[in-house]
Amino acid sequence: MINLKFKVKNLYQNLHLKKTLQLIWQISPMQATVSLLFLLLENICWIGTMYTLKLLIDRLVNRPAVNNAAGITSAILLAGCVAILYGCVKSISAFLNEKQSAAVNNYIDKQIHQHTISLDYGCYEDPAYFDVLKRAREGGIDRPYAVVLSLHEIGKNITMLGSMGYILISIDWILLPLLCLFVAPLLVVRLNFSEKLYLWQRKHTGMDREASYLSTLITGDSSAKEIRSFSLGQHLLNKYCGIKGTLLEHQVEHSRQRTIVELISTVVTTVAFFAVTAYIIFGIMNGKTSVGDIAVFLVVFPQSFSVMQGLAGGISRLYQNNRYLSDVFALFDLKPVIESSVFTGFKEGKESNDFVVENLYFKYPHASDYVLENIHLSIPAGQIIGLVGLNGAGKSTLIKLLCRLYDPVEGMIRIGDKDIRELNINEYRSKISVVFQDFVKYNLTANENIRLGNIHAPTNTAEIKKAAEDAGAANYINNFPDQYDTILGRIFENGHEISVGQWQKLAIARAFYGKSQLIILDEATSSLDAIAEHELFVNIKQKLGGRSALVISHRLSTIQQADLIYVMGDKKIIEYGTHEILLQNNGTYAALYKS
Ligand SMILES: Nc1ncnc2c1ncn2[C@@H]1O[C@H](COP(=O)(O)OP(=O)(O)OP(=O)(O)O)[C@@H](O)[C@H]1O
Repeated sequence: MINLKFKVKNLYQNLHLKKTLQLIWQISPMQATVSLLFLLLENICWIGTMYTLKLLIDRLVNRPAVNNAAGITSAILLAGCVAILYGCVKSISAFLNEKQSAAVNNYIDKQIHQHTISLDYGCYEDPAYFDVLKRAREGGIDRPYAVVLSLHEIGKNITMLGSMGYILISIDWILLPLLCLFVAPLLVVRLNFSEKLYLWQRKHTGMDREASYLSTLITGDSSAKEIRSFSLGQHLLNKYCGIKGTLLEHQVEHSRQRTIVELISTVVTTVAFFAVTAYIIFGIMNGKTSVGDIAVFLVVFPQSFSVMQGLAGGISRLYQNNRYLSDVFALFDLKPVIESSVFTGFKEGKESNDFVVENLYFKYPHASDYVLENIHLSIPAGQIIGLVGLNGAGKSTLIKLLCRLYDPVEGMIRIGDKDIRELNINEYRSKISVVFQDFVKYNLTANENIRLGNIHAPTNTAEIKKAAEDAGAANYINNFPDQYDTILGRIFENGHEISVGQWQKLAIARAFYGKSQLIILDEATSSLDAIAEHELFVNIKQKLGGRSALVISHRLSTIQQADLIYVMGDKKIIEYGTHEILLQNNGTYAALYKS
């Protein structure tokens, strides 16, 4: 009983019925209303078929057919018509359910994608987020509408039980409460195991993700080369099978336990059922119950027993679907920390376009140590600034802060006098174009690959071609039969794969295209050959067209012509100056240059 109480409490706490129904209503009030009306109509028709059948039997019992042919014919016709109506309504209702279910699933899928876009980049460096996302994506498939179907199933079973209950009570009032009592253990068992299965799956999301990751490695195109070169296939497959095997073992154990408990409760329930049957038969022997009653009892009681079981199944499915749906709501409850300010009044030209980093400290969420300390750096408008330093010094982290993927723990980044946190985040981000170390190779046309650099403006083919020229990508694009309309990469049919350096040129073209004020190149020329790199930096100021640039590179030849070079040591800026001054200083920069 304590356990049951606990489950009932849990059942209530874990239900998100209101939220789910609101969501379904919100998607299409019209569709929801029509579906609901048909569900109701289906139930009414079902009752109608039962009633017309009863009417027919009553006419048969009360007056033999020979004396009442017209009455019986009309009863048969009525029963037939209602049965046809019931069949039609049922089919239309199933179609509407399917239609609405598809619409709901589509909507949830879109919402999940929409919501993930709105979340901070920081989420993508947190494994817990990937667990939430995986569960939400799984919970979003079929679950929302399954809740509605479970409600329908429950409603229908209650209606049926209502009609059967009336007959049972007329035989003996104790039958209905007894029936509820028999099914209660089954319901508790099912709810209990639904919860256990859900918690088990939740606990193993990490393992599941690891298996998916290994599967992607084994079957994916980006890892195919290395896996073959190092003969890693079997090793990864063993790891994959190990995890899958453990998951399967746990799953089978869960099914085994559930089957045992379900078996016991079925035996107990069936024994109880026969005990009641015996009670009724003894009633006949004692003259308390009529033979008619036992006949009705033997027909209705087993049927109502299976309806009760259906009800228990419906309730446990409702609970289970709701439980999985809670993961979708858990994702929707995640909110971005880097809020977009309402301030959109930044006027270009009226204020300084210098980017200034001031007294900045930063540590990653959940990390205890700072990775950036006391950073001061200035990127005056129109100038090229170099940033160099050893691996792990914090250069890419500083770029993430400049792109406002994170906010500083202390200090600030400002444009002119304005702290960037006061600016609308999208407006601010449009001022920066960046080529990350791990830039994206979009398997789209060459044209689109560049256009993505300024997707909100109308396409300007001349500027796309100019950006490609400036980045050194135009030559190879012009050699393709479809030129800028050529699909790049090997994922899609007719795609042309290009070299890593050529992908990098395309990413630079993407950064050049558009109207940003600052272009950030984080190791953006690492795969370019020496000639291509030289050509890129010849007349770079002209190519930038008055924009500023922050260039990070381990190749100091790239950095030399920067107006100012900052050198990062462990977490800090340790020196800055022009190439010549830094060489004269004979510090870290000089050591890096000479090495
Ligand atoms: N998401 C993260 N969470 C916690 N620590 C991180 C994260 N990303 C980077 N770090 C840590 O921050 C420090 C700086 O890393 P960062 O990538 O900024 O260095 P870098 O100067 O760009 O190095 P490289 O020249 O190798 O690209 C490193 O110690 C790294 O371990």
